[in-house]
Amino acid sequence: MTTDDERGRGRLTGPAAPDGPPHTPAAPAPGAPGPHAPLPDAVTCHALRYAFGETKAVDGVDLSVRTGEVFGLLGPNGAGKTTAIRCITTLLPVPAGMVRVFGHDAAKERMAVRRLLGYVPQQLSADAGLTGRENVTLFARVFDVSRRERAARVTQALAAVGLTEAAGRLAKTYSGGMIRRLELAQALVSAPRLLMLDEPTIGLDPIARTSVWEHINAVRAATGMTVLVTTHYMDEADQYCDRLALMHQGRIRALGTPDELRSALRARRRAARTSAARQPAPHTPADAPDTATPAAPAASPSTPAAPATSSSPSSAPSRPSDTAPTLEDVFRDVAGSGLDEQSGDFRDVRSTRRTANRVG
Ligand SMILES: Nc1ncnc2c1ncn2[C@@H]1O[C@H](COP(=O)(O)OP(=O)(O)OP(=O)(O)O)[C@@H](O)[C@H]1O
Repeated sequence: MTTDDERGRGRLTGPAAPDGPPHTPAAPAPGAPGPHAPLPDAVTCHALRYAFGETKAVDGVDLSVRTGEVFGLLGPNGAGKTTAIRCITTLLPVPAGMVRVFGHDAAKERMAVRRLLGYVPQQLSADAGLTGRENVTLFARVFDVSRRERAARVTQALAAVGLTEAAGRLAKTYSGGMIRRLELAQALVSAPRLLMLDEPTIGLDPIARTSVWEHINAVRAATGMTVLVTTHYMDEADQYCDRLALMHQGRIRALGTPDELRSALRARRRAARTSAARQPAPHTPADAPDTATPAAPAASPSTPAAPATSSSPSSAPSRPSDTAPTLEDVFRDVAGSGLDEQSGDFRDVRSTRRTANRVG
C-alpha cells in the first residue's frame, strides 16, 4: 500500500490539515528519494548493544521496522525494550552497533531523527496543572511547530484522540485513558512519520485500552504513520501489530507476523512429535518408576533469534499438542522454561507498577 508516509511527511487528520488533504502527494523534499527509489525502512537496528554497567540491557539487536507498519516489541520486565526504544529515539546514545531512522544515522544525525519522531514514554509526560490544550501546545512549541500552524495543529491533535470537549479541563481531572490519549496528542502534534509508544496501555482497563488503539489506528489510516510499540500484552500485540519481535534478556528471540510466529511453533511441535515417534522406546526395567521422556533443553540466551529449532519444556504442553498455539506459547518456547524467574528484577517490576499506578 502506498501511504502518505511514503510520499512525504504524514498529516494528522485529513482534509482539515493545514497543509492539504491526507492523500495529496507532497512534492519530494530536495535529496529525498524519487517516486521509484526504494524506500528506506522506518527503523533499522544492526548489532545494537547498550549496557548499564555490567547489565547488558540490549545485547546485539538486529531489527527492521518497515515504513507504514505497526511493529510490536514484546517482552517481559527487563527484556530491554525501553532501552532499545531510547536508543532509537536518540535519548540514549548508540555505543555499539547501528541505528537508522528513515535512513538517518541516530548516532550522527540526532536532530534529523528527532524531527521525524513522536514518542510517548512510559513515564508521565503530561503536566497535571495544565489543561489538555495547554499540554499539547507546550509540545507544539518544543517540537517547533510553526506559530502560524500551531493552533490548528493542536486542535487537530486533540480531535484525533477524542479530547476536543475536555481540552479546556486541567489534566489532573482526566481519567487514566484520557491522560494516555492526551500524551498521544502531544506526540502527534508534530505530525511524526514514526510514532513510538512505550507501553501505551499499561494499567488501563480494557475499554480504555481499546480506545487508545482505535485512536492510534485512525491517525495511522489518515496519515500512513509508522508505529513502533512496546507492550507486555500479547493479546494487544496479536490484534493490532502487523509484525512482532519477541525480546528477552536483551535479544530478539523471534520475529514475524503473529500468524507466522504461531505457525512456526506449530511446525516445531509437529517436528518434535515426529522425531520423538521415530526414537526407539527407551529400555525401562519393568519395575522402574514411570519417567517422562527427557525434554529438549530450554532456549539459552545464545539461541538464535528465530525460529527456534527445538521444542523447550515450556512448550511441552499442558495444552494438547495439536491445539493452536497462542503468542504466549510462542514466547515461552523461544524464551525458555524459566521465563517467570528470569524476567526482570525489582527495579523493572517497580517501574512497571509505577507506570500502571499513575494512569490507573
Ligand atoms: N538506568 C538504569 N540503570 C541501570 N540498569 C538499568 C537502567 N535502566 C534499565 N536498566 C536495566 O536494563 C535492563 C533492561 O531494562 P529495560 O527497561 O530496557 O527493559 P524493559 O523490557 O523495557 O522492561 P519494562 O517492561 O519493565 O519496562 C534491565 O535489567 C534493567 O534493570
